[in-house]
Amino acid sequence: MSISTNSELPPGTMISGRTRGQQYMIQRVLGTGTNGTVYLVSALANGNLYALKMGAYNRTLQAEIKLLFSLHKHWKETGKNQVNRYLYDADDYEEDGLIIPFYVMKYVKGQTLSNFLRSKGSEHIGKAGLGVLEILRDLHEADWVFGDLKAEHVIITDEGQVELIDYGGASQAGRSLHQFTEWYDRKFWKAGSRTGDYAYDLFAFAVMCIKLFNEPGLQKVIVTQLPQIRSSADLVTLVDQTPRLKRYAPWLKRALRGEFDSTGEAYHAWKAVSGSGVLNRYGDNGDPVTRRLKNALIWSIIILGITLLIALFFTK
Ligand SMILES: Nc1ncnc2c1ncn2[C@@H]1O[C@H](COP(=O)(O)OP(=O)(O)OP(=O)(O)O)[C@@H](O)[C@H]1O
Repeated sequence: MSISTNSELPPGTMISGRTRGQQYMIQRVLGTGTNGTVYLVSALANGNLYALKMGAYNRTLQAEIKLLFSLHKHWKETGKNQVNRYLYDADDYEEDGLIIPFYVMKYVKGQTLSNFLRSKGSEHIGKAGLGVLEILRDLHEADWVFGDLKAEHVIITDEGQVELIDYGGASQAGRSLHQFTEWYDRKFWKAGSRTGDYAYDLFAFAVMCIKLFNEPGLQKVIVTQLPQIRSSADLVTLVDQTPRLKRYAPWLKRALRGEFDSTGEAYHAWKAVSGSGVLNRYGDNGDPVTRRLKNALIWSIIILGITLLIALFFTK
């Protein structure tokens, strides 16, 4: 029997996979989405932290697991470095005679893109955006589409790395997208179909930028514009009305009009316009080793200065 589980499991609950035998201890709830609840868990096998998603409805979570398996298989076959990026385990466990499916993925610790920009400054959209486009480029080159791109699914980790979460909306190129968010959806803006292609994600990326910097404007268009005449031209107008997007306006318009030939091209165009590299692995402050060396150098100079002053004082 398979089921739906609606109540959250308390910290300390042990989850034992029936088929693969892995065991996880629940630490806390990370969040709840349409298809289930995501828990922070520690794996008994290695003590590492993971995010474990448990299905609210068996069928939808199974579809998500199937999709992730296929993406995982693809990464493994192509030797892409994302192989460990996401899926760690998938299984089900039994509780009170009920079979509950789950899958375990990389725990992405950090802040959402909106919070990151709020705390670091809006100009960081250049580097963060490039990080997102780099992931999209890899996915698209592998013939996959992310599908449900939005700022909430972009996490900037504590180390300054860009990660996407919720691959549940991913789909092979050419297939119909099954999970999307209205505002970001190309079809909602009558700018194309819901069949997955690279341009679908680039369109969503552009809407994400508009929403990040002009959410009231976007909301106004959605509320006041009649659905029959709503179009991507409304989004183009919004780009022009958003001063903080000025630098990116030509790029965003191309993405909204589906004018990029590939995500590789879009990536290079963004890189040129933002004048930035990807957020490096250790954020803006450089890697920890460089940071420590810099600090050591500064302290050495200070100590040397103080020593010289003392020496000067006593030689007088
Ligand atoms: N790999 C992860 N690492 C850390 N936190 C995660 C991870 N995956 C999901 N979360 C957290 O759990 C929440 C729920 O995720 P989930 O993917 O189920 O749904 P969602 O993306 O929020 O919503 P929906 O699926 O309805 O669009 C997320 O908002 C996020 O805060």
